[in-house]
Amino acid sequence: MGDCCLHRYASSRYGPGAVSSRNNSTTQKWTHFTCIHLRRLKTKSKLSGLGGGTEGFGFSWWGGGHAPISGSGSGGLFPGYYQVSCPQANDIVVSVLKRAISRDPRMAASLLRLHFHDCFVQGCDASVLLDSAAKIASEKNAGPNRNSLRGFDVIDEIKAELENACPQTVSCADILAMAARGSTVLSGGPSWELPLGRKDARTASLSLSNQNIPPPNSTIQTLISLFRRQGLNEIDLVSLSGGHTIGMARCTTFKQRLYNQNRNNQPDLTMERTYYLGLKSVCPQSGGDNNNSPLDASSPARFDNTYFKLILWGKGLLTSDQVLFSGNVGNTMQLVKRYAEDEGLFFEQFAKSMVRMGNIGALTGFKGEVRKNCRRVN
Ligand code: HEM
Ligand SMILES: [Ca+2]
Ligand SMILES: [Ca+2]
Repeated sequence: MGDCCLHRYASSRYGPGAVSSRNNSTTQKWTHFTCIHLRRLKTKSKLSGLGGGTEGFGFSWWGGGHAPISGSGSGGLFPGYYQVSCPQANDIVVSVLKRAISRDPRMAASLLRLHFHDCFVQGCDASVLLDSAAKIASEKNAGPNRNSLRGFDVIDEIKAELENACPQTVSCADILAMAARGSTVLSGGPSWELPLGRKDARTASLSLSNQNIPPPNSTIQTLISLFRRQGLNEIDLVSLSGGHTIGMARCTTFKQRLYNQNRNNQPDLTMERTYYLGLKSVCPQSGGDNNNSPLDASSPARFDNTYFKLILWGKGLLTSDQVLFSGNVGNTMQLVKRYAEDEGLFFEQFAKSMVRMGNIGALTGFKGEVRKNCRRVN
């Protein structure tokens, strides 16, 4: 069955070079949800991650046992955090995700990205979810986020169900982390044991959003240094960029490559020619800024390693994708090749790096709060 989804993409208008709707926020049908359903039946090992079956090992309230409370590299987070207080938390997250992704298959990608944009600003503390208020300049208005981030309604939906089941227990920051994992698994990607117990921030930082989130035209040096600033290395950079195996980007994020890459009115010559021509029809020199193109033109809704294969062929969509291969700094080129050759290796490293990213700046213990509504502080 593996290729029922691939088959559909190839024959759909989201195939290579395809343009999609101008609207970044409405539903876009990439594939039929049965693909995901079938895949889940087939790959049993992935079910454990989704169902939370393995979570809770090593958990202990009393700190006896072997609970990885400190010194675990997870900054005080641990997988069994909700095992007693809300054992169904992850099941609720996943059930809302299934509904949301079947309505709009792109939602998996949007939710994965939301966690990234949260973690790179003040850490993974759900700062990205706060609306503007008296003391809050919402991160939603920052350059990398405005007219771009999606999925806030789905997070609200998850939060509402969790508040019903376990009032004031599950933080919005943990919801983002669980939604990112669930979205990965439901798209055919790896699962991982997810450390939990993050608290939600009472502040947000629009200016740090503008500073910390890498722009799409970044050089390899910029990417490496913005990841390093978060305690992430080149391996994390390359594997996490593999998140671009799903989802879409607007014309405005790659237009420069097509028409004026080096301020000389010439395109980026590392782009494969037919791919380049297809992109030009999606993204004209003037206008069309909100036209979307898949980040992985072969399988935009399937979490696989084709993103890396396409980069080898000069078919990375963003400058930041292509420079991982062409940037000629450090080992990123080698890593792109290895992940293109070995999907298992990519999955394994992506899972590890997601845990590392998910641990950035987590608020634990008495720091922060568990918001009742993810859009505002209590
Ligand atoms: C390495 C630096 C990165 C850069 C420069 C970058 C840049 C971008 C840009 C420009 C877009 C399109 C936004 C738009 O059209 O409005 C995008 C989409 C996306 N990014 Fe990244 N990104 C990076 C890393 C990551 C990471 C680490 C992840 C997650 C692990 C991620 C996941 C995604 C996903 C899933 C989408 C598609 C979202 C959707 O379809 O709604 N990105 N990224
Ligand atoms: Ca944050
Ligand atoms: Ca893909």
